[in-house]
Amino acid sequence: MQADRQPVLAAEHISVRLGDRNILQDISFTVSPGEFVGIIGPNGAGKSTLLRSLRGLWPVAAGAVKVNECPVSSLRDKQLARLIAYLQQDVNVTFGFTALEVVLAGRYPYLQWWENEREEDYQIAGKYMEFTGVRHLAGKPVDKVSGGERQRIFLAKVLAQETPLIFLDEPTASLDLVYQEEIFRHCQTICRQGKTALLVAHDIKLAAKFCSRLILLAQGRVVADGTPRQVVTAQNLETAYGLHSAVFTNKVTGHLDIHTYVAGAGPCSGQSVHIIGGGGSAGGIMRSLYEKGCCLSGGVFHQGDSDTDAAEAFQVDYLAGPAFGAIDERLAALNRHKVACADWVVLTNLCYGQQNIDNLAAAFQAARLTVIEDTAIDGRDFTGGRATALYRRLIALPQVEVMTTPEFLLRLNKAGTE
Ligand SMILES: Nc1ncnc2c1ncn2[C@@H]1O[C@H](COP(=O)(O)OP(=O)(O)OP(=O)(O)O)[C@@H](O)[C@H]1O
Repeated sequence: MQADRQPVLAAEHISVRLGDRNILQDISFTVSPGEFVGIIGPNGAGKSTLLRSLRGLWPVAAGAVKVNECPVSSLRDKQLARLIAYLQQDVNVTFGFTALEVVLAGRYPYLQWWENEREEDYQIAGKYMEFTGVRHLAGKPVDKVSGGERQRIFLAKVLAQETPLIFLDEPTASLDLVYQEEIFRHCQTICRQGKTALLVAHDIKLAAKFCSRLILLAQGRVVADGTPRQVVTAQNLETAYGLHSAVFTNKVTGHLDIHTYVAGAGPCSGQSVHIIGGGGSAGGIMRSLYEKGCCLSGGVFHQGDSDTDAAEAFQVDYLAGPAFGAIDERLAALNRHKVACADWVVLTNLCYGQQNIDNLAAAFQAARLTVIEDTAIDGRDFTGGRATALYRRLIALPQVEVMTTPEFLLRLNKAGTE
Protein backbone atom coordinates (compact mmCIF):
# COMPACT_ATOMS: atom_id res chain seq x y z
CA MET A 1 0.00 0.00 0.00
CA GLN A 2 1.37 3.40 -0.91
CA ALA A 3 1.87 5.82 1.94
CA ASP A 4 0.34 9.26 1.47
CA ARG A 5 2.49 10.70 4.21
CA GLN A 6 5.99 10.16 5.52
CA PRO A 7 6.00 6.58 6.80
CA VAL A 8 6.32 6.14 10.53
CA LEU A 9 7.55 2.57 10.03
CA ALA A 10 9.40 0.86 7.20
CA ALA A 11 10.40 -2.76 6.73
CA GLU A 12 12.95 -2.89 3.94
CA HIS A 13 13.53 -6.39 2.54
CA ILE A 14 13.82 -7.94 5.97
CA SER A 15 14.64 -11.59 6.45
CA VAL A 16 14.83 -13.36 9.79
CA ARG A 17 16.53 -16.66 10.58
CA LEU A 18 15.99 -18.63 13.76
CA GLY A 19 18.46 -21.45 14.12
CA ASP A 20 18.92 -22.87 10.64
CA ARG A 21 15.44 -21.86 9.40
CA ASN A 22 14.34 -18.85 7.37
CA ILE A 23 11.32 -17.59 9.32
CA LEU A 24 10.73 -14.34 7.40
CA GLN A 25 11.85 -13.82 3.84
CA ASP A 26 12.26 -10.52 2.03
CA ILE A 27 9.43 -8.60 3.65
CA SER A 28 8.93 -4.98 2.65
CA PHE A 29 6.22 -2.48 3.50
CA THR A 30 5.77 0.98 4.93
CA VAL A 31 3.15 2.15 7.39
CA SER A 32 1.81 5.71 7.55
CA PRO A 33 0.62 7.56 10.66
CA GLY A 34 -3.00 6.76 11.47
CA GLU A 35 -3.06 3.34 9.84
CA PHE A 36 -4.55 0.42 11.76
CA VAL A 37 -2.80 -2.61 10.31
CA GLY A 38 -4.01 -6.14 11.02
CA ILE A 39 -1.41 -8.86 10.54
CA ILE A 40 -3.17 -12.10 9.70
CA GLY A 41 -2.11 -15.54 8.55
CA PRO A 42 -2.08 -19.18 9.60
CA ASN A 43 -0.28 -20.61 12.65
CA GLY A 44 3.46 -20.45 12.21
CA ALA A 45 3.26 -17.91 9.35
CA GLY A 46 5.68 -15.60 11.16
CA LYS A 47 3.32 -12.92 12.50
CA SER A 48 4.81 -12.73 16.01
CA THR A 49 8.33 -12.96 14.62
CA LEU A 50 7.54 -10.03 12.34
CA LEU A 51 6.32 -7.87 15.24
CA ARG A 52 9.35 -8.82 17.34
CA SER A 53 11.69 -7.99 14.48
CA LEU A 54 9.98 -4.67 13.83
CA ARG A 55 10.40 -3.87 17.52
CA GLY A 56 14.09 -4.77 17.31
CA LEU A 57 13.81 -7.80 19.59
CA TRP A 58 14.88 -10.31 16.88
CA PRO A 59 17.87 -9.30 14.80
CA VAL A 60 17.21 -9.28 11.06
CA ALA A 61 19.53 -11.40 8.91
CA ALA A 62 19.05 -9.04 5.98
CA GLY A 63 17.34 -5.72 5.33
CA ALA A 64 16.45 -2.99 7.79
CA VAL A 65 13.61 -1.78 9.99
CA LYS A 66 13.24 1.98 10.29
CA VAL A 67 11.09 4.14 12.53
CA ASN A 68 10.75 7.70 11.30
CA GLU A 69 13.55 6.86 8.86
CA CYS A 70 15.93 5.91 11.68
CA PRO A 71 17.19 2.28 11.76
CA VAL A 72 15.78 0.48 14.80
CA SER A 73 19.14 -1.24 15.28
CA SER A 74 20.75 2.16 15.99
CA LEU A 75 18.27 3.14 18.73
CA ARG A 76 18.81 2.58 22.42
CA ASP A 77 16.18 0.69 24.37
CA LYS A 78 14.62 3.72 26.02
CA GLN A 79 14.52 5.63 22.74
CA LEU A 80 12.70 2.69 21.15
CA ALA A 81 10.34 2.48 24.13
CA ARG A 82 9.31 6.07 23.44
CA LEU A 83 8.53 5.15 19.83
CA ILE A 84 6.96 1.69 20.06
CA ALA A 85 4.77 0.21 22.77
CA TYR A 86 4.52 -3.55 22.45
CA LEU A 87 2.02 -5.90 24.02
CA GLN A 88 3.41 -9.40 23.66
CA GLN A 89 1.31 -12.51 23.13
CA ASP A 90 1.65 -14.08 26.56
CA VAL A 91 2.03 -11.38 29.15
CA ASN A 92 3.28 -12.74 32.45
CA VAL A 93 1.04 -11.33 35.11
CA THR A 94 3.19 -10.47 38.04
CA PHE A 95 1.30 -11.50 41.13
CA GLY A 96 0.41 -8.80 43.58
CA PHE A 97 0.67 -5.77 41.28
CA THR A 98 -2.43 -3.65 41.11
CA ALA A 99 -3.97 -2.54 37.82
CA LEU A 100 -2.75 1.01 38.43
CA GLU A 101 0.81 -0.17 39.11
CA VAL A 102 0.79 -2.18 35.87
CA VAL A 103 -0.43 0.82 33.87
CA LEU A 104 2.08 3.14 35.55
CA ALA A 105 4.85 0.78 34.42
CA GLY A 106 4.06 2.05 30.92
CA ARG A 107 5.62 5.37 31.97
CA TYR A 108 9.11 3.87 32.52
CA PRO A 109 10.64 5.30 29.29
CA TYR A 110 10.10 8.79 30.71
CA LEU A 111 11.60 8.14 34.18
CA GLN A 112 15.14 7.71 35.40
CA TRP A 113 15.74 4.60 37.46
CA TRP A 114 15.91 6.61 40.66
CA GLU A 115 12.73 8.57 39.97
CA ASN A 116 9.24 7.77 41.23
CA GLU A 117 6.18 8.36 39.06
CA ARG A 118 5.13 12.00 39.03
CA GLU A 119 1.67 13.47 39.36
CA GLU A 120 1.62 13.79 35.56
CA ASP A 121 2.26 10.04 35.20
CA TYR A 122 -0.69 9.26 37.49
CA GLN A 123 -2.89 11.54 35.40
CA ILE A 124 -1.80 9.86 32.17
CA ALA A 125 -2.35 6.37 33.63
CA GLY A 126 -5.80 7.43 34.88
CA LYS A 127 -6.72 8.89 31.49
CA TYR A 128 -6.00 5.64 29.62
CA MET A 129 -7.59 3.47 32.29
CA GLU A 130 -10.69 5.60 31.82
CA PHE A 131 -10.43 5.15 28.04
CA THR A 132 -10.24 1.35 28.25
CA GLY A 133 -12.86 1.21 31.02
CA VAL A 134 -10.71 -0.17 33.84
CA ARG A 135 -10.28 2.86 36.13
CA HIS A 136 -12.54 1.29 38.73
CA LEU A 137 -10.06 -1.62 38.95
CA ALA A 138 -7.09 0.64 39.84
CA GLY A 139 -6.52 -0.87 43.27
CA LYS A 140 -7.25 -4.47 42.31
CA PRO A 141 -4.44 -7.02 41.83
CA VAL A 142 -4.21 -7.95 38.13
CA ASP A 143 -4.20 -11.65 38.92
CA LYS A 144 -7.69 -11.19 40.38
CA VAL A 145 -9.44 -9.65 37.37
CA SER A 146 -11.07 -11.38 34.40
CA GLY A 147 -9.16 -12.13 31.18
CA GLY A 148 -10.97 -9.34 29.34
CA GLU A 149 -10.32 -6.82 32.12
CA ARG A 150 -6.66 -7.84 32.19
CA GLN A 151 -6.30 -7.28 28.45
CA ARG A 152 -7.84 -3.82 28.81
CA ILE A 153 -5.45 -3.04 31.70
CA PHE A 154 -2.50 -4.03 29.51
CA LEU A 155 -3.92 -2.00 26.63
CA ALA A 156 -4.06 1.00 29.01
CA LYS A 157 -0.42 0.33 29.94
CA VAL A 158 0.60 0.27 26.29
CA LEU A 159 -1.32 3.51 25.66
CA ALA A 160 0.21 5.14 28.76
CA GLN A 161 3.58 4.68 27.08
CA GLU A 162 2.33 7.43 24.69
CA THR A 163 4.24 6.19 21.65
CA PRO A 164 3.36 6.95 18.04
CA LEU A 165 3.48 3.20 17.26
CA ILE A 166 1.62 0.43 19.06
CA PHE A 167 2.21 -3.28 18.46
CA LEU A 168 -0.30 -5.77 19.84
CA ASP A 169 0.25 -9.50 19.47
CA GLU A 170 -3.08 -11.33 19.65
CA PRO A 171 -4.53 -8.98 22.26
CA THR A 172 -7.96 -10.57 21.80
CA ALA A 173 -6.91 -14.22 22.29
CA SER A 174 -9.27 -16.02 24.66
CA LEU A 175 -11.61 -13.04 24.96
CA ASP A 176 -15.33 -13.25 24.32
CA LEU A 177 -16.86 -11.42 21.36
CA VAL A 178 -17.72 -8.30 23.35
CA TYR A 179 -14.17 -7.82 24.66
CA GLN A 180 -12.65 -8.72 21.29
CA GLU A 181 -14.69 -6.03 19.56
CA GLU A 182 -13.84 -3.55 22.32
CA ILE A 183 -10.10 -4.00 21.87
CA PHE A 184 -10.43 -3.58 18.09
CA ARG A 185 -12.68 -0.54 18.56
CA HIS A 186 -10.24 1.10 21.01
CA CYS A 187 -7.42 0.59 18.50
CA GLN A 188 -9.53 2.00 15.67
CA THR A 189 -10.29 5.07 17.79
CA ILE A 190 -6.68 5.79 18.71
CA CYS A 191 -5.58 5.35 15.09
CA ARG A 192 -8.23 7.81 13.96
CA GLN A 193 -6.67 10.18 16.52
CA GLY A 194 -3.28 9.79 14.80
CA LYS A 195 -1.55 6.80 16.42
CA THR A 196 -0.46 3.85 14.32
CA ALA A 197 -1.24 0.30 15.39
CA LEU A 198 -0.10 -3.11 14.16
CA LEU A 199 -2.19 -5.91 15.58
CA VAL A 200 -1.75 -9.65 15.10
CA ALA A 201 -5.12 -11.37 14.86
CA HIS A 202 -6.60 -14.71 13.92
CA ASP A 203 -10.17 -13.50 13.47
CA ILE A 204 -10.12 -12.35 9.87
CA LYS A 205 -13.68 -11.04 9.90
CA LEU A 206 -13.04 -8.84 12.94
CA ALA A 207 -9.74 -7.63 11.53
CA ALA A 208 -11.44 -6.83 8.22
CA LYS A 209 -14.20 -4.98 10.03
CA PHE A 210 -11.97 -2.70 12.08
CA CYS A 211 -8.51 -2.46 10.47
CA SER A 212 -7.82 0.05 7.71
CA ARG A 213 -5.30 -2.32 6.16
CA LEU A 214 -4.39 -5.99 6.37
CA ILE A 215 -1.11 -7.78 5.75
CA LEU A 216 -1.57 -11.49 5.08
CA LEU A 217 1.46 -13.66 5.82
CA ALA A 218 2.09 -17.29 4.99
CA GLN A 219 5.31 -19.25 5.33
CA GLY A 220 7.27 -16.15 6.21
CA ARG A 221 6.23 -14.14 3.16
CA VAL A 222 3.64 -11.46 2.42
CA VAL A 223 0.81 -13.02 0.43
CA ALA A 224 -1.25 -9.82 0.22
CA ASP A 225 -1.14 -6.28 1.58
CA GLY A 226 -3.91 -3.73 1.14
CA THR A 227 -7.41 -2.80 2.21
CA PRO A 228 -9.43 -5.61 3.81
CA ARG A 229 -11.39 -6.09 0.58
CA GLN A 230 -8.20 -6.37 -1.44
CA VAL A 231 -6.64 -8.86 0.96
CA VAL A 232 -9.55 -11.03 2.05
CA THR A 233 -10.35 -12.85 -1.17
CA ALA A 234 -11.08 -16.53 -1.77
CA GLN A 235 -7.87 -16.76 -3.79
CA ASN A 236 -5.66 -15.24 -1.05
CA LEU A 237 -7.26 -17.37 1.66
CA GLU A 238 -6.61 -20.46 -0.41
CA THR A 239 -2.98 -19.44 -0.97
CA ALA A 240 -2.33 -18.67 2.70
CA TYR A 241 -4.51 -21.21 4.52
CA GLY A 242 -5.18 -23.83 1.82
CA LEU A 243 -8.82 -23.11 2.53
CA HIS A 244 -11.83 -23.20 0.21
CA SER A 245 -14.08 -20.23 0.84
CA ALA A 246 -16.56 -17.79 -0.57
CA VAL A 247 -15.96 -14.18 0.48
CA PHE A 248 -18.88 -11.81 0.21
CA THR A 249 -20.47 -8.72 1.70
CA ASN A 250 -23.01 -9.65 4.32
CA LYS A 251 -26.03 -7.60 3.24
CA VAL A 252 -27.34 -7.39 6.80
CA THR A 253 -24.14 -6.13 8.45
CA GLY A 254 -22.48 -4.54 5.42
CA HIS A 255 -19.21 -6.24 6.46
CA LEU A 256 -17.08 -8.86 4.77
CA ASP A 257 -18.20 -12.39 5.49
CA ILE A 258 -16.47 -15.67 4.81
CA HIS A 259 -18.07 -19.03 4.16
CA THR A 260 -15.56 -21.87 4.37
CA TYR A 261 -16.02 -25.41 3.17
CA VAL A 262 -14.20 -28.62 2.42
CA ALA A 263 -13.96 -29.45 -1.24
CA GLY A 264 -12.02 -31.70 -3.53
CA ALA A 265 -12.17 -29.27 -6.39
CA GLY A 266 -11.60 -25.54 -6.69
CA PRO A 267 -14.35 -23.21 -7.90
CA CYS A 268 -15.41 -23.62 -11.49
CA SER A 269 -13.41 -26.79 -12.08
CA GLY A 270 -16.36 -29.10 -12.59
CA GLN A 271 -19.26 -29.25 -15.03
CA SER A 272 -21.40 -26.26 -15.97
CA VAL A 273 -24.71 -25.99 -14.14
CA HIS A 274 -27.42 -23.41 -14.80
CA ILE A 275 -29.78 -22.79 -11.90
CA ILE A 276 -33.23 -21.43 -12.62
CA GLY A 277 -34.53 -19.89 -9.43
CA GLY A 278 -35.80 -16.80 -7.70
CA GLY A 279 -37.49 -15.65 -4.51
CA GLY A 280 -34.75 -17.19 -2.33
CA SER A 281 -35.37 -20.71 -3.64
CA ALA A 282 -31.88 -21.13 -5.14
CA GLY A 283 -29.43 -20.01 -2.39
CA GLY A 284 -28.75 -23.38 -0.76
CA ILE A 285 -28.56 -25.15 -4.13
CA MET A 286 -26.05 -22.59 -5.43
CA ARG A 287 -23.91 -22.99 -2.32
CA SER A 288 -23.86 -26.79 -2.57
CA LEU A 289 -22.98 -26.78 -6.26
CA TYR A 290 -20.31 -24.09 -5.72
CA GLU A 291 -18.73 -26.25 -3.03
CA LYS A 292 -18.62 -29.13 -5.52
CA GLY A 293 -16.58 -26.99 -7.88
CA CYS A 294 -19.31 -26.56 -10.54
CA CYS A 295 -19.14 -23.66 -12.95
CA LEU A 296 -22.37 -21.87 -12.19
CA SER A 297 -24.80 -19.62 -14.00
CA GLY A 298 -28.23 -18.62 -12.81
CA GLY A 299 -31.40 -16.74 -13.60
CA VAL A 300 -33.59 -15.14 -14.25
CA PHE A 301 -33.60 -13.72 -10.72
CA HIS A 302 -35.08 -10.36 -9.81
CA GLN A 303 -33.19 -7.43 -8.35
CA GLY A 304 -33.51 -7.31 -4.57
CA ASP A 305 -34.15 -11.05 -4.47
CA SER A 306 -31.93 -12.86 -1.92
CA ASP A 307 -30.93 -15.27 -4.71
CA THR A 308 -28.93 -12.42 -6.25
CA ASP A 309 -27.01 -12.02 -2.94
CA ALA A 310 -26.24 -15.74 -2.89
CA ALA A 311 -25.24 -15.60 -6.56
CA GLU A 312 -22.74 -12.84 -5.80
CA ALA A 313 -21.35 -14.71 -2.80
CA PHE A 314 -20.83 -17.89 -4.82
CA GLN A 315 -19.53 -16.27 -8.00
CA VAL A 316 -22.55 -17.24 -10.07
CA ASP A 317 -22.83 -15.60 -13.47
CA TYR A 318 -26.49 -14.62 -13.10
CA LEU A 319 -29.20 -12.82 -15.01
CA ALA A 320 -31.39 -10.39 -13.08
CA GLY A 321 -34.53 -8.62 -14.21
CA PRO A 322 -36.13 -5.59 -12.58
CA ALA A 323 -37.81 -6.15 -9.20
CA PHE A 324 -41.47 -7.15 -9.74
CA GLY A 325 -40.93 -6.66 -13.52
CA ALA A 326 -41.57 -9.23 -16.26
CA ILE A 327 -38.68 -11.13 -17.87
CA ASP A 328 -38.24 -9.24 -21.13
CA GLU A 329 -37.34 -10.79 -24.49
CA ARG A 330 -33.62 -10.09 -24.15
CA LEU A 331 -33.35 -11.75 -20.72
CA ALA A 332 -35.55 -14.63 -21.83
CA ALA A 333 -33.28 -15.28 -24.82
CA LEU A 334 -30.14 -15.08 -22.68
CA ASN A 335 -31.64 -17.45 -20.13
CA ARG A 336 -32.60 -19.99 -22.81
CA HIS A 337 -29.11 -19.77 -24.26
CA LYS A 338 -27.53 -20.50 -20.86
CA VAL A 339 -29.98 -23.36 -20.28
CA ALA A 340 -29.13 -24.87 -23.66
CA CYS A 341 -25.36 -24.54 -23.13
CA ALA A 342 -25.21 -25.97 -19.59
CA ASP A 343 -24.25 -29.60 -18.93
CA TRP A 344 -26.96 -29.70 -16.33
CA VAL A 345 -29.90 -27.46 -15.36
CA VAL A 346 -31.57 -27.28 -11.96
CA LEU A 347 -35.02 -25.75 -11.63
CA THR A 348 -35.56 -24.79 -8.00
CA ASN A 349 -38.79 -24.85 -5.98
CA LEU A 350 -39.82 -21.36 -7.03
CA CYS A 351 -43.19 -19.64 -7.14
CA TYR A 352 -44.56 -18.56 -10.51
CA GLY A 353 -46.35 -15.37 -11.45
CA GLN A 354 -46.94 -13.74 -14.84
CA GLN A 355 -43.59 -11.91 -14.49
CA ASN A 356 -41.38 -15.02 -14.22
CA ILE A 357 -43.30 -17.78 -15.99
CA ASP A 358 -40.71 -17.64 -18.74
CA ASN A 359 -38.27 -19.30 -16.30
CA LEU A 360 -40.45 -22.38 -16.49
CA ALA A 361 -40.69 -22.23 -20.25
CA ALA A 362 -36.88 -21.89 -20.51
CA ALA A 363 -36.39 -25.18 -18.64
CA PHE A 364 -37.71 -27.07 -21.70
CA GLN A 365 -34.39 -26.26 -23.45
CA ALA A 366 -32.35 -28.32 -20.96
CA ALA A 367 -30.58 -31.47 -22.11
CA ARG A 368 -30.50 -32.69 -18.52
CA LEU A 369 -32.86 -31.18 -15.95
CA THR A 370 -33.35 -31.70 -12.23
CA VAL A 371 -36.58 -30.24 -10.89
CA ILE A 372 -36.61 -29.53 -7.17
CA GLU A 373 -40.08 -30.12 -5.76
CA ASP A 374 -40.37 -29.44 -2.05
CA THR A 375 -43.98 -28.26 -2.30
CA ALA A 376 -46.74 -29.06 -4.79
CA ILE A 377 -46.83 -26.89 -7.90
CA ASP A 378 -50.43 -25.75 -7.45
CA GLY A 379 -49.47 -24.01 -4.18
CA ARG A 380 -46.74 -22.10 -6.03
CA ASP A 381 -48.79 -21.14 -9.06
CA PHE A 382 -50.00 -17.54 -9.14
CA THR A 383 -50.78 -17.56 -12.87
CA GLY A 384 -54.27 -19.02 -12.70
CA GLY A 385 -53.19 -22.55 -13.65
CA ARG A 386 -50.91 -21.75 -16.60
CA ALA A 387 -47.72 -22.58 -14.66
CA THR A 388 -49.19 -25.84 -13.33
CA ALA A 389 -50.06 -27.04 -16.84
CA LEU A 390 -46.60 -26.16 -18.16
CA TYR A 391 -44.87 -27.73 -15.15
CA ARG A 392 -46.74 -31.02 -15.55
CA ARG A 393 -45.71 -31.18 -19.22
CA LEU A 394 -42.12 -30.43 -18.25
CA ILE A 395 -41.72 -33.11 -15.60
CA ALA A 396 -43.12 -35.74 -17.97
CA LEU A 397 -40.10 -35.31 -20.29
CA PRO A 398 -37.54 -38.15 -20.26
CA GLN A 399 -34.53 -35.91 -19.51
CA VAL A 400 -36.16 -34.63 -16.32
CA GLU A 401 -35.83 -36.02 -12.80
CA VAL A 402 -37.81 -34.64 -9.87
CA MET A 403 -36.59 -34.65 -6.25
CA THR A 404 -36.76 -32.72 -3.00
CA THR A 405 -33.94 -30.47 -1.78
CA PRO A 406 -32.74 -33.02 0.84
CA GLU A 407 -32.69 -35.73 -1.84
CA PHE A 408 -30.77 -33.43 -4.15
CA LEU A 409 -28.16 -32.61 -1.48
CA LEU A 410 -27.79 -36.25 -0.52
CA ARG A 411 -27.26 -37.22 -4.17
CA LEU A 412 -24.75 -34.41 -4.61
CA ASN A 413 -22.76 -35.40 -1.55
CA LYS A 414 -22.75 -39.08 -2.49
CA ALA A 415 -21.98 -38.90 -6.14
CA GLY A 416 -20.25 -35.55 -6.60
CA THR A 417 -21.21 -33.89 -9.84
CA GLU A 418 -20.02 -36.48 -12.25
N1 LIG B 1 12.42 -19.05 19.43
C1 LIG B 1 12.26 -19.72 18.30
N2 LIG B 1 13.20 -20.53 17.83
C2 LIG B 1 13.05 -21.23 16.69
N3 LIG B 1 11.94 -21.16 15.93
C3 LIG B 1 10.96 -20.36 16.35
C4 LIG B 1 11.05 -19.59 17.56
N4 LIG B 1 9.90 -18.88 17.69
C5 LIG B 1 9.12 -19.19 16.63
N5 LIG B 1 9.76 -20.08 15.84
C6 LIG B 1 9.24 -20.64 14.58
O1 LIG B 1 9.05 -19.58 13.68
C7 LIG B 1 7.88 -19.78 12.90
C8 LIG B 1 7.01 -18.55 13.00
O2 LIG B 1 6.56 -18.46 14.36
P1 LIG B 1 5.63 -17.26 14.81
O3 LIG B 1 5.38 -17.43 16.27
O4 LIG B 1 6.22 -15.99 14.34
O5 LIG B 1 4.33 -17.57 13.96
P2 LIG B 1 2.88 -16.95 14.12
O6 LIG B 1 2.39 -16.64 12.74
O7 LIG B 1 2.88 -15.83 15.09
O8 LIG B 1 2.11 -18.21 14.68
P3 LIG B 1 0.80 -18.35 15.65
O9 LIG B 1 -0.36 -17.89 14.85
O10 LIG B 1 0.76 -19.82 15.88
O11 LIG B 1 1.05 -17.56 16.88
C9 LIG B 1 7.25 -21.06 13.43
O12 LIG B 1 7.55 -22.11 12.56
C10 LIG B 1 7.88 -21.26 14.77
O13 LIG B 1 7.97 -22.63 15.06
